[in-house]
Amino acid sequence: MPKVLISDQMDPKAAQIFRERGVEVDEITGKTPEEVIAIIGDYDGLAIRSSTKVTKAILAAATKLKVIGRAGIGVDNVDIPAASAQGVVVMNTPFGNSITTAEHAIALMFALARQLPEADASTQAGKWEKNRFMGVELTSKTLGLIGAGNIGSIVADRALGLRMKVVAFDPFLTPERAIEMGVEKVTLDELLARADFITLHTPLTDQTRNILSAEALAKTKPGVRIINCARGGLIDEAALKAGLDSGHIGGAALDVFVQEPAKESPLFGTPNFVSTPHLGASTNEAQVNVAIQVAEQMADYLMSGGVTNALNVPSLSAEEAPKLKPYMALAEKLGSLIGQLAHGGLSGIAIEVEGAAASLNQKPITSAVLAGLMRVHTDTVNMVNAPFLAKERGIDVREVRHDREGDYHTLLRVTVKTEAGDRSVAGTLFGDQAPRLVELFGIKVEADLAGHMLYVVNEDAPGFIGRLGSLLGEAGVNIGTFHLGRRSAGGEAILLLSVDEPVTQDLLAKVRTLSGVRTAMGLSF
Ligand SMILES: NC(=O)c1ccc[n+]([C@@H]2O[C@H](COP(=O)([O-])OP(=O)(O)OC[C@H]3O[C@@H](n4cnc5c(N)ncnc54)[C@H](O)[C@@H]3O)[C@@H](O)[C@H]2O)c1
Ligand SMILES: O=C(O)[C@H](O)COP(=O)(O)O
Repeated sequence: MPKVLISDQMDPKAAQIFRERGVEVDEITGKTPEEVIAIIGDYDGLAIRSSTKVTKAILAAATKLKVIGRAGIGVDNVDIPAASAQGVVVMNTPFGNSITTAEHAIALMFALARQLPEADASTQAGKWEKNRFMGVELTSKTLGLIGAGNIGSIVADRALGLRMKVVAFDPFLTPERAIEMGVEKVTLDELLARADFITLHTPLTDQTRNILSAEALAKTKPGVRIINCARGGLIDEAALKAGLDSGHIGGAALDVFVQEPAKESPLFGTPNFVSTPHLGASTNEAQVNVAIQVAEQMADYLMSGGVTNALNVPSLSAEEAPKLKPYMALAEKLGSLIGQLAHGGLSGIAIEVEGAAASLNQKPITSAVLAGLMRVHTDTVNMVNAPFLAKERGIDVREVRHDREGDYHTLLRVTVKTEAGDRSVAGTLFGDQAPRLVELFGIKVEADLAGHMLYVVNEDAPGFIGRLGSLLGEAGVNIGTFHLGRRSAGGEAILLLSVDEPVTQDLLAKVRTLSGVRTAMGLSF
């Protein structure tokens, strides 16, 4: 039974779903990184929010880990390259808390416009300072959105409902989508110059870090009010403080900070500054959504191989997974076969699908071929890290889908480009389930790739099979299955024999002494 650790506060629905789906679950929250390192080796899955930082050190200790599930959107607390290199799937729940977070941004916008926190504190302190708190209307004001993805779009929709004008800066926003959203697409400088309110809704990346730098803040309209419910690090906090102190910035509301938890900050106590402790996603509705989604996604992956919302591996639905399963087995075997047989530097690989296979999701098939190929050289490879390893090694991966009908109702062909030229193998599924090799380096053959095998290339000549049979018999090697193929009568022939024990170097040396043998190799699957 797979085992999952929930290491951040999560709605109880998550644990309930894991148990219902046959996954054992421990909820151990609030641990230090060292404490997580001490226990993570026991788990197949790790379910987190933003508190657990999944570092290289934690991953190194997570020897059984297959999947990290983020109950939320941002995954900047996960070292995704390290997880990918280790073959761990990283998934998030990209929509479950978007409405809630957009509403928090709108709430903070109102808080700034009407100085609600200060007015509340003053009133409850018995001061009744009616003349101190003069607000601004949102109606007719310009809202500048930095980032117009899921949350940005919802904020835009709500702001338009408040009769604001919305301008958006997002390099990936198409003009069509801007029209659909009812916003004006602008450059960052234009946004800074025009916006009365600015809200941020981008991930923290090398391009977005300090997007509101001291220089950018200097270009804003005097009196601008700024809201950040996305990620700490998007705004230069020292420059924000200076802007608030000088009065150029009329107000700022931060839900997120460079350093979290933010127990102290020069911004605290600054007039017109409002803050919340990373509460963007904290509503009952959003937390139930993300807990259910993350548990279902992780359980799907651990129990049936279905992949949803993964950031480092192609999606594969729970319905697709069983259909693809026999293809993945075939793909891995073909990858492994060509990896064992093809020598010399490998610069490219083409994976072709034909017949029934052409209607399937090809990405997982490609990953399985690459995993089979690279497992010949390293045993830490799996379907998740195989494409990354291939890229790292400069292997050019090409996927080809043929609509044509061939000799087989379904076919996968794998061709590698090596220093010695192109080498190709092809396979099919018998009865839609059983993987079979049907072509090897241009020679038709029909073989089951399983267990230990002896591969021989020889000149097709009478008596060869008998001599090989006798040699194996004398060496005490039991033959399971025997497959033959030849290019032409009297030409090059191949033999693939399954044998009960691994093929030894001693046996290969003997086989190579037989007249007509060009190549003899041991294979294993
Ligand atoms: N405060 C919270 O509790 C909370 C809750 C949920 C999400 N978030 C954060 O909000 C952010 C946005 O979430 P989302 O679901 O809208 O993500 P999303 O991926 O749907 O949208 C992000 C948008 O940012 C845009 N973008 C990327 N680089 C940009 C750049 N250099 N300049 C301008 N725009 C750029 C993208 O094109 C995309 O449209 C995430 O970082 C997420 O972690 C915070
Ligand atoms: O990216 C997110 O989903 C938010 O930052 C929410 O974080 P949380 O789950 O820690 O509240």
